[in-house]
Amino acid sequence: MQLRGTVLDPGETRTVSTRYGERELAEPLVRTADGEVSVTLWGKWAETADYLQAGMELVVTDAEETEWQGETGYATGGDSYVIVEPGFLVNVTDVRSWVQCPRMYYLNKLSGVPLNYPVVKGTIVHEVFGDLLRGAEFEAAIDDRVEEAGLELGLLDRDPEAVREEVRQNARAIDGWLSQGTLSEDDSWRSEYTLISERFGIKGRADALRRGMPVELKTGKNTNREPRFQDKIQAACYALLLEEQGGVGDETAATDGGAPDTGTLLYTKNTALDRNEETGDLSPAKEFSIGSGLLEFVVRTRNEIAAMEFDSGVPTGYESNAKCEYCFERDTCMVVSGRLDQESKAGAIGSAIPERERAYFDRTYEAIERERRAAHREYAKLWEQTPEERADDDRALIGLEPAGQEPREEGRWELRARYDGAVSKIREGDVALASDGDPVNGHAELARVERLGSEIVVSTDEPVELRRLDVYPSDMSADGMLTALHDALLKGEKRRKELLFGDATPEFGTVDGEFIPNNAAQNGAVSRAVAAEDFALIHGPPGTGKTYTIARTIRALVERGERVLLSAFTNRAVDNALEALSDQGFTDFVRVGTEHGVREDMQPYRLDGRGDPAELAGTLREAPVVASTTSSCGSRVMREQSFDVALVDEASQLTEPATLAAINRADRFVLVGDHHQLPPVVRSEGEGSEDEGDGSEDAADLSRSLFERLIDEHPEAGVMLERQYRMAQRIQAFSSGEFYDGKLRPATGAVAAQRIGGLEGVSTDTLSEELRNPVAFVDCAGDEGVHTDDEEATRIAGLVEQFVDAGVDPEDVGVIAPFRAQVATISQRVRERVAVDTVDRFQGSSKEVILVSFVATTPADLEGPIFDDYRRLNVALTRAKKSLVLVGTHTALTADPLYGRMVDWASRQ
Ligand SMILES: Nc1ncnc2c1ncn2[C@@H]1O[C@H](COP(=O)(O)OP(=O)(O)OP(=O)(O)O)[C@@H](O)[C@H]1O
Repeated sequence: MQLRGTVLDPGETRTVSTRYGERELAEPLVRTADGEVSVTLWGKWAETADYLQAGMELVVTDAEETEWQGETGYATGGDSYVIVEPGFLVNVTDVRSWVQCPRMYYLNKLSGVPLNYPVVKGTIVHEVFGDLLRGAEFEAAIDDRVEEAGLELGLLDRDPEAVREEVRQNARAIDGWLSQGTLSEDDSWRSEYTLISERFGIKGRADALRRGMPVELKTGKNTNREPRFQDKIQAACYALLLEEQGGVGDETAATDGGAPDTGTLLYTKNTALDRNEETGDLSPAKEFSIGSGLLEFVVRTRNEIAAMEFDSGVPTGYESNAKCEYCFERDTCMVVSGRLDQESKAGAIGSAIPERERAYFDRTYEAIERERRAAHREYAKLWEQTPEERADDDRALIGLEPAGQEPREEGRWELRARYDGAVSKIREGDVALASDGDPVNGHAELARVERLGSEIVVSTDEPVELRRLDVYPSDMSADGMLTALHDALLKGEKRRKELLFGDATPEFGTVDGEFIPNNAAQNGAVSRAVAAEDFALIHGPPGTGKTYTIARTIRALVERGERVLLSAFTNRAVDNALEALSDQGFTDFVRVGTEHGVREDMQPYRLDGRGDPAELAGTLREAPVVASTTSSCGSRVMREQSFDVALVDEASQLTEPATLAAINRADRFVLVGDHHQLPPVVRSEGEGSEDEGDGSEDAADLSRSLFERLIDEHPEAGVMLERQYRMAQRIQAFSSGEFYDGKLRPATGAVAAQRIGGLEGVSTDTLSEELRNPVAFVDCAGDEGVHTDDEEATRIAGLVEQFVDAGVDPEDVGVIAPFRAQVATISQRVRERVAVDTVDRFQGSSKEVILVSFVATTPADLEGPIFDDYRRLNVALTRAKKSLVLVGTHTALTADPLYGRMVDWASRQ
């Protein structure tokens, strides 16, 4: 049986005499669904007690029931595994580095993967390996993959011909091995296999599977007969994952449901070694047998990591027998220990960063790890929820019918399935998990969603029967945030850190001249940004010309000879700012981003990483303006770049570390945002403690942006844009009064006086009386639905038709609803070209006509996402230019003071 429960008391390891001799045991007390029980962990599993803590989840597989003095207990048996915190998914590569040294695991996590030649070459060789497995031609695969890495090689000043030669040498090992006689027709191969283990809490991507056995590629050399221990561990992890999948649908799998018993390591550098100079075993492929002892060791290692992460602990290196004197990372390790005042086996050098920065580091580190755990809980829902529950939760599109799969030129696959328009969180451009119906135990591949129309179109590395698409909760953002935190605190300049985490105040020089003659606030904002010696903050309420001001600021900076990084939370905002720049006649910029992320009209400016290295590197290094999302700012390529000024749009939607990722790249920065609109999206919101108090405690709360914190701490660095170019006077009045101290005003008389009747081809004659006003409240009794309201949806559809009948183009109409279920209900009732979505999806956009569905029918319903945060309400009410129609239940809404004021305002004629 499988025993699962929460640890109440971890117990202690002790030695007892048994009839088999001396044995170790530990007896933690666990609360299971059936009550408290004692679990005896025997032998090596007893070590678990060394790191077990109360509150942790514990699973014992194949547990045996025991009787001891009349009490029933449980114990590990011969086939048992003990798993600590199974919900925490440990990466296979992390198990590998932990085995090398636990500090190495920590340092890798903290500092990310740098741009260096071995890393880039390793990636190329891996790609070529996959290509060869898929039957590509040897030289063509090498040429293609080296070309693909053009930009990175260029930044490393590498000659592509020399790289090709080196890759060729490595690839020969692969090619030779693949063509060995031992491979028969029966040998089935799979490359790059994504695996998630529910049971063991491990995830990873195997380089390849051959007859269901894991094959790992290493670009280094190894002249011993045996694979390196840490490499074996990696292959053994995959074996464990494969055991759970019972042969991953591979008909020729030799595993028969049990764990694969052989692993292969391919040391590709071995073929390049000179036989006259090297001794030892020069064959690249080394097989080893994977016994149960090794698999258990893997699980115990994984447990150590999960246990340490339980309370965001930091490893010291003493956990293992790491030998610091031979370690390449020793210096880095000692520096980090010194700067963060950490205990480390390697020792420490240098002096610690100031107490305040340390406190910030610790708290933010913990908050990021909380975020990672929240992402893992999302993963767990992949198996905890049934497909139907996931679909109901908007986390999956299920029951899809495959409609074809085709290989694409770039070696990827295009998969298609019929789609009935079901609701989900999945949107075009997202990365999702495509599967044959079972994302955990079946065949799953990471897929980019390319189209969600009457058909779903996704692209993947390998073909899979597209029957289900799941939200894929990436913890990449946690890694990106940690790296940004590391770069800011451990590598950042003293002055910058004093400004962000200390008492320093921002300074400003003087600038002459006028930048924007017709708008004093915008002009003031550009001047402030240009004059900033440290940073400036531009606060832009809805429609106040943020994008316009950003473009003007960038031009002013470039005219002064500054190199500028333009960044934003979303690709859309980055492209909008570039469009504004190009409207202002400036196109000397480079756009960094993926092909799918960058909008069509900005593709010509996109720096594709593929091509001639020197040329690509030159283009990037010399560009006066480089634009990318904040998450791309943490990429290996962007981390190599430096700028005079970083200008970050949508800064109020970014967590502090995500903002750091961009501003770390520059001497000065300008943040643009509005903290009265949507805050950063944080999964772990409200968890953890932020009340340890030394003034910087806010930093641990990721849901508060750096923009907001700085505007509170240094209001003198901020300029608010007060004139809006979007909404009629009546529409903006409520938002201005409630959220902007009445300061928001229409920029011109024409903006203030705009009316729906002023649109070409629109006549208001047929509109009902209330809809002729710029703002209307339509009282609707509503029905009992929790997240839907049929009656309201029907009413809204009727109102939309009135506008369309009056001559309004359906594309000019938008409907905002608080829940996705209501979005779906309304979508089914309104005509196709009307945009219906949640507030979050409407941020940053506007329409001539907006209708808002409130769904609340009783005062108790006022707790939905539109309502629980005034910032969402503000966004919903500020999307309309000429007509805003609020549809809701009067008695419910007026029970709340804020909504009551809103209804009053909307009902006034
Ligand atoms: N100083 C100005 N003079 C004339 N038109 C302006 C000025 N500033 C902004 N506009 C116009 O106002 C409109 C809104 O500006 P912009 O798109 O920059 O707003 P935004 O604040 O970025 O909007 P959002 O709130 O959606 O982010 C645009 O059409 C822009 O051209």
